[in-house]
Amino acid sequence: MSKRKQDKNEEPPPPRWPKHLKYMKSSIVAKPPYCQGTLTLPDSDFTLFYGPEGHAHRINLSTASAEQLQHLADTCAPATFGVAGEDVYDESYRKAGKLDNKDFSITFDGRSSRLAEAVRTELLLENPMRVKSQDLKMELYKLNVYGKDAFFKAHVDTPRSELMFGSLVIVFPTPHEGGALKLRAAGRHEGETLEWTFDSSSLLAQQEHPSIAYVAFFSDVEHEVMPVISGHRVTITYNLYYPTNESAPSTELNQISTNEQSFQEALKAALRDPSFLPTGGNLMFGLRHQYPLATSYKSGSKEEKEAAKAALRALEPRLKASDGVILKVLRANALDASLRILYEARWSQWDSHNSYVMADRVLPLPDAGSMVMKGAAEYLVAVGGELVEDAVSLAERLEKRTRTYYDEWDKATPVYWVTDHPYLQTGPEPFKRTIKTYGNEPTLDVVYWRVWILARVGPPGLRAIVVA
Ligand SMILES: O=C(O)CCC(=O)C(=O)O
Ligand SMILES: [Fe+2]
Repeated sequence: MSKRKQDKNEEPPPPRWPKHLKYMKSSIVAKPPYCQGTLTLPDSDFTLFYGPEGHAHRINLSTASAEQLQHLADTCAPATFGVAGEDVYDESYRKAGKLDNKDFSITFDGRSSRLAEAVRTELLLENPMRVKSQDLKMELYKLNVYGKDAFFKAHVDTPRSELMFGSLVIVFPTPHEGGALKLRAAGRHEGETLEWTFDSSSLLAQQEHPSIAYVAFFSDVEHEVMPVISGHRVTITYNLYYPTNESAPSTELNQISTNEQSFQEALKAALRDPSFLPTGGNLMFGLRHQYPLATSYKSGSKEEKEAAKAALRALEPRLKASDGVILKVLRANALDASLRILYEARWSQWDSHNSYVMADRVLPLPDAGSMVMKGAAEYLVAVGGELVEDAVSLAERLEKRTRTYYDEWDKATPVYWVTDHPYLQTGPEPFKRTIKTYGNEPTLDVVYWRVWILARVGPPGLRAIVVA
């Protein structure tokens, strides 16, 4: 402790990055955000019908000749993709053919197979909402043909509703080389990217009996189809949705994720330690996945405000993978934990300080054409946001302060960033990505948002803050 602080008889500032926060962070291990495999099918599951009325064609996707596949490719329309709500055709971004689900019919049915069970156990095991595989909604979306040199550059899949969580791609055993699917997610360390590969052509080449290869992933995860080198890569895609209601509990099986156990231990150890947040504090957990929510609200009415709050709360049972575990464990320890959206904003255009405004809902934003006489941060606070600031740097700054006037951001609510500290991200990129609008088709209503969990922790003895 410095001499000056002792003289002033102040409490020492909390240590930079207290060790409990570090343990908590490292106790949550993100599993790969996808699952993959192959499935052997009877010959009768490979029949595809396609083409215009009166001229429909029928082919078997496990035995089709190169000529038949070329005919299928020629029947497809060029595949478009969505950019900021517009449907765009751009061969430098996506080169592939597509048939909408009304233009083809296939005897294979992804819903009646064991794939739903694979999706449930691999992707939804940590989900707070109980979902039985038979209650999952799998919606056949499209057929795609990737011929030679076809590809689809890095993108995330357009959320079709707030209930959509993933995408399932089936690759048929038509001869092709290349066309592997790459999936990418941010790693634990600054600037680190994790990458996984679903190499369907080599998986299918290893099969003795007619099979499909499948991959299912959370649709907010970035993915890219690498160029096809030869042949035709034929796929169908399903959109995966949660059911609207929780499934009835299973009496036999209660699976506990390994993350739940380790995060529970790290959190309990922190809460038991009287030196951890001796006067209480706010913990912020940046979530790994992004979640579909409405873009913004317009009128600012009371009803709209309640609807926006309810929409964010409705995400709670749908938090993906380890995100769900964090909320579950915080609440199991009786902490007041709830979801937050975070906005990055400045007080004025001359300001070099980035402020963060937290909200319990998507805030109403002004129309592009309307004039706002406030700075962005002030506006967000006026419409219901709460200014937040890293607890450690706020304490340090206030301590060093010699002048008597305070900047606006000195009045911020102090928070400890446990995972995903917004300042530690590389540059403005993560916040540019708050709203991701490009995907495989445009939608204007629902976009991906980054979401945080705010947990209010009381002082030792009163850790659980009871909220009315
Ligand atoms: O074909 C694949 O493996 C993925 C296709 C895809 O990402 C899409 O259609 O959005
Ligand atoms: Fe995609």
